[in-house]
Amino acid sequence: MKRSGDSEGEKRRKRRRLLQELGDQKIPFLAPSDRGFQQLWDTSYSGLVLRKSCSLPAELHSRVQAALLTLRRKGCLLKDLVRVRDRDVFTAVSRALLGEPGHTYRYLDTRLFAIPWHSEDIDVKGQNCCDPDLRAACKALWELNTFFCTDVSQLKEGDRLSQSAKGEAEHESGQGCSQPSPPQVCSGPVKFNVTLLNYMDPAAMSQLKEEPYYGMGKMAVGWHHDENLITHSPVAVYSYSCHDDKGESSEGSSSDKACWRIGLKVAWDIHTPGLMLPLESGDCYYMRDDLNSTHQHCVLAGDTARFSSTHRVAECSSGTLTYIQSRCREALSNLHTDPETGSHRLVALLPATLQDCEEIHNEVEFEWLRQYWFQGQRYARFCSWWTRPMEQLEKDWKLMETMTMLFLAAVEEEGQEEEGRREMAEILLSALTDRHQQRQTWRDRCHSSLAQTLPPEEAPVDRPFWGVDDPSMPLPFDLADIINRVESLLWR
Ligand SMILES: O=C(O)CCC(=O)C(=O)O
Ligand SMILES: [Fe+2]
Repeated sequence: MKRSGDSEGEKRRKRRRLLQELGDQKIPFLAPSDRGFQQLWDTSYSGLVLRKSCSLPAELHSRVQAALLTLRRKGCLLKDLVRVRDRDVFTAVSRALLGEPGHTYRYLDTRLFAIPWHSEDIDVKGQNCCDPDLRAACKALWELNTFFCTDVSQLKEGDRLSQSAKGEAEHESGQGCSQPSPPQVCSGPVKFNVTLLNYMDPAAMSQLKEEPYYGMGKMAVGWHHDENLITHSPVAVYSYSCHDDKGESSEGSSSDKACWRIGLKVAWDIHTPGLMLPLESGDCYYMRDDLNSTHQHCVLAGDTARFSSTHRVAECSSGTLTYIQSRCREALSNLHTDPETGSHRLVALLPATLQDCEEIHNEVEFEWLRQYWFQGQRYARFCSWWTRPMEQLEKDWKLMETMTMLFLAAVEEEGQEEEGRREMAEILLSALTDRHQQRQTWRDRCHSSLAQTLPPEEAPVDRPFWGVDDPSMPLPFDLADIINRVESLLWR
């Protein structure tokens, strides 16, 4: 599967080398009460911006917070069964993706399908994919998204200093909001297209990992870069610490409760001190410029339950419903259906065309259908937006099974010119081998021991799946025999 940057093996080696160099020592980190905190921020973490709670409109806070509580009450926030270094693990935080209709966000070999923002009024489009409460909640997060788009786009160098930390730096350097602003660093208006929501109640967690390098405390989310973003695009985060879902308020006695913090570090660097930024409920922070790629961040758990809404510019060139639908159209344009008899034939047998079709077949099966069903009924339960499109993609995919069958028949046909046949057989073999392996991987993921622990409505579904003698399917699910047949053609 696709991965960017260093390979896992390289990362492991790098990590081991750094840990060796470090021995038992911890790397220092600075928090706001430490001397030099502001200077460290300005020199080594300048892409980080804190927006204190008071700089957002009060009613936006209350709508967003109500929305997050609604999503929790409805059970929309779920742990993801992701893959880390070829192993299945549940995320410690519960999550949901909201965003532009038809958008998806891929992280840790998992494609999340966005519940649409529902930004328009219900009557306008007659949307009835989910109930009014959920729709209102989605809309509130869309409003927050709009606020962030504007705010991050307008943020100028000058503001950056005045917004950061408690304002000490402001007094020292004499900079305030009225200062003329140097040119904007961020190019063009920012359009966040998804938000990944996170929720965790530390009281419900049996054990959280200790932050290993700096000794920053318990982590809710370990050190990472955010994946699958447009290069150098910003990330905006809203942080809401609340009471747990049993209604035990923490607000009164907040002084003796540990607060939530984020940790930042320069990637692969054990010499620059880390930065720890405490967040009060309603505070927001932005990671701008290349901060996400040059630095890693983690989330350090406080004592109370907490939500965050993390707004991103997801790299969606192959991640939207419109994209995959047009890919399917491209593949299916090579299939001719006789209007009288309903029988099928391939339009062209050009190797490049066949290869495209088989690649699209694998893409729709593994990046869309299996990703979707692996996450069980969780999408359809809250909002039916994806139900129809997924049915249609499955129909298209099934026609592609027919196309593969016709392709196989053409390759096996006697009296073919030898060179042409060989080239076709090689293309088919490589697509089928890939398909066979990926089907196995998804079967394993669906039947893993962790998957078994999920309640039926969240349990992974291995779909599409069909039995050996399903008359409606043109090819078997298990491709081992066919792969052998094509291989033996190549050996002749
Ligand atoms: O909760 C936060 O503040 C950030 C969470 C985060 O890093 C993520 O979801 O990628
Ligand atoms: Fe992150």
